[in-house]
Amino acid sequence: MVADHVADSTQEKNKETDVLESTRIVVKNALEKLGYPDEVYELLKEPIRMMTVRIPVRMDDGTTKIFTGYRAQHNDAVGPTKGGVRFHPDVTEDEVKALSIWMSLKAGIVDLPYGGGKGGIICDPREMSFRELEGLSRGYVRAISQIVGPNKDIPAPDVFTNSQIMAWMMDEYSRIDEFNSPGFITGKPIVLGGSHGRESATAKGVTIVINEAAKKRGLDVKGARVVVQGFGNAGSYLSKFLHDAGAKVVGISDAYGALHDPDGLDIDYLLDRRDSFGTVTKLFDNTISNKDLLELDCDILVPAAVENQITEENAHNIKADIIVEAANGPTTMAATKILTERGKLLVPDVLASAGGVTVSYFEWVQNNQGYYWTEDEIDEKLHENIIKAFNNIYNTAETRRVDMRLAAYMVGVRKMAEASRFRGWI
Ligand SMILES: NC(=O)C1=CN([C@@H]2O[C@H](COP(=O)(O)OP(=O)(O)OC[C@H]3O[C@@H](n4cnc5c(N)ncnc54)[C@H](O)[C@@H]3O)[C@@H](O)[C@H]2O)C=CC1
Ligand SMILES: O=C(O)CCC(=O)C(=O)O
Repeated sequence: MVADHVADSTQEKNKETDVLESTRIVVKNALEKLGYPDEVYELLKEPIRMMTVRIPVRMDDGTTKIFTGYRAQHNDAVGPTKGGVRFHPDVTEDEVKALSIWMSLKAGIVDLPYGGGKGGIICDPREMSFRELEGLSRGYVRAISQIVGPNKDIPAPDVFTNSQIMAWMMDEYSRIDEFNSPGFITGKPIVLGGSHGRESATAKGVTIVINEAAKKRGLDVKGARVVVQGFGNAGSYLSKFLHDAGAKVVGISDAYGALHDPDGLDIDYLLDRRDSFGTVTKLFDNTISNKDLLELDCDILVPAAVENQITEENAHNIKADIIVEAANGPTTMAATKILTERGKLLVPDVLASAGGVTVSYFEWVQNNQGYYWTEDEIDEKLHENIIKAFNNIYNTAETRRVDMRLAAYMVGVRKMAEASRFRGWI
């Protein structure tokens, strides 16, 4: 009896953190609210294409290690699929599928001519040399080369990948294609056709969203106490932008722990000391856990690391009034319900983190036209897109009396559903 109960509750736990299953539930709810028939859900609940690849890499010690990678293409009715590639030990097939669905929703929300795609490789780049990482990046591109390309599916950076990895991938694809193909991938170094503003775009988008959310709550960002989980691309730039705007960043974290100072952390010092994987807490003795970080007293909480950080276990203890999801999938469905019932303003990932793919789109457009914009031009276009998307979703949530996540899914799913219908797929 006791054993059964334990097994049941473990299953319940797994169900709560099953990102693919919970994404499907919200997609289904959104389609039902919009009045679409079941066939639309049947089409959109899975990627249209999913490739699993095995990538042999000659390691520095002379052995050959075989890595497993994935590329999911969710829906290409609107246009080519687009989305980042993640290098992380916890990558799974279902996670990559869910991430590709979220990319489709983001493209719909900021009105880009794309569907969603996503890739991942099970590996720990923190344990690999530069040479091994280059071999892995190039091997992945060779393995998926048939299904990607500037007009098919366009990768980009995500967790533990960066502009150097994009450069190797672009170079490998260009060799296969026998053509210089900057539009194959975004998030490249500027000298290889990267865009001004892409590196900080995700954080800039999150900053814009935070400002809009704060206005709705009558909160002045200047002086507001902020906690940011994750100190990589999204989290570190965000901490800097908020710090420069006069907010007090009282907590930050990385995969190994968290730092807390109620008087505000020295963000410039931490930025200077962090490594390329967003690790900084190892330099300190007086760290707290990621769990404690999320429950700190603050006005704004920004999860900017990995999935399933706010669950039904800690949602009751979150003190922040505004929670803005810079990470993909940091809050479970059960926790979303709890936070909404507690009157918190929760801005969902598919809206809050859409700045990255927006500037990736600008990068791709610049590559296609061979003419490049200034950082000010990029910033202006990004501002316009994100503010429009925020207001659209905020108003949808108010008028349809739904939480912002469901409102975002309703806004995000519509374009691909319509495009699939016009194409005669459903
Ligand atoms: N880079 C981009 O343009 C975009 C990133 N995102 C999302 O933002 C989140 C962070 O991505 P990036 O900043 O690009 O990654 P990154 O690799 O630059 O940084 C990741 C950060 O998360 C921390 N981390 C890793 N595993 C962790 C764990 N198990 N617990 C706590 N912290 C952990 C790392 O130590 C690091 O500080 C991800 O969910 C990603 O999908 C969303 C949109 C675009
Ligand atoms: O920049 C892109 O194309 C994709 C960024 C991404 O992977 C994400 O928004 O999760």
